[in-house]
Amino acid sequence: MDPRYEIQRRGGGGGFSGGSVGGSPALTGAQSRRRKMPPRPADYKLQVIIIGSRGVGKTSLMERFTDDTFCEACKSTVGVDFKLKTVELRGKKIRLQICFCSIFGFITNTITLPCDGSPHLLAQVCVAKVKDTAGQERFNSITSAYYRGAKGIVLVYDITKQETFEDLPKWMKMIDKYASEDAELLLVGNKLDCETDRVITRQQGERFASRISGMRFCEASAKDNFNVDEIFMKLVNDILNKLPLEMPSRELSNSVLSLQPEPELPPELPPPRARCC
Ligand SMILES: Nc1nc2c(ncn2[C@@H]2O[C@H](COP(=O)(O)OP(=O)(O)OP(=O)(O)O)[C@@H](O)[C@H]2O)c(=O)[nH]1
Repeated sequence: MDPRYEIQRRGGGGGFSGGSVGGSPALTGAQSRRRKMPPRPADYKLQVIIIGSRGVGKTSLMERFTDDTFCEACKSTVGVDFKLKTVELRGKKIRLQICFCSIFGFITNTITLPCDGSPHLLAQVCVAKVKDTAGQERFNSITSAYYRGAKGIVLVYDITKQETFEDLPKWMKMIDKYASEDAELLLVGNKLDCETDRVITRQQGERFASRISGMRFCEASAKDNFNVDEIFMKLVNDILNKLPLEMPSRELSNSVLSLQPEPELPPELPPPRARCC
């Protein structure tokens, strides 16, 4: 189900189902007390994005984490979508908006990304594909909005597919260009359950991550539910470590296309780090 509809339902006034307010039966004392107690609001609302080439398991990792489901033969998604999940960590309630975009994955499989990761060329290809004259502008603004608001970025490759590993520098160029310098980065080698088909060693993944300042690395399996919660909890933990203690909760939009950039972080945070790959 589209999470936006879930939000609307939840926000729709507390769920008097099956009748008008006037026609509702009288509440018992306990029911009345329950309805007067709104859930504790989230202390933090954070955006995390999942990127990587087509078919690496972005959707699967996200669905495993948010719904504990796995689809063996999922259709490839083309577009931007997101899911919401609330987690508790270090006594804080954190509302996570996990976004995934398959436009980029879709394109990397059909063309070679330009060496400077230029979204303009990508946009032209996108425009040519969808025959949409306003497409390039929209594509650029979607691209930057998608990266800009992210406090954490999960970059995924498939340990059984060489080309998804070779695409990593191109994804890093997109991160360098569009993401906040303070975004936490985590490289994930997915499909660990396919050990017999492995073509990328763990050491190769580790080595790639070690060349990027602050990037963490792990291997996971969305299918076997191995390391999936850990990916997101680790990322959230690292993000929390960087946030000022009393940072107020901010409202996230219910629509990915209207994602707003987060305000600049206060100056007492560590200076941006240089990244290279
Ligand atoms: N064996 C195995 N298969 C996986 C795993 N994760 C995903 N898959 C499979 O890989 C295929 C692609 O998974 P998706 O989650 O759709 O990948 P994606 O990166 O979102 O793909 P796009 O939407 O095309 O960009 C699907 O058939 C999944 O069932 C995993 O951990 N192990």
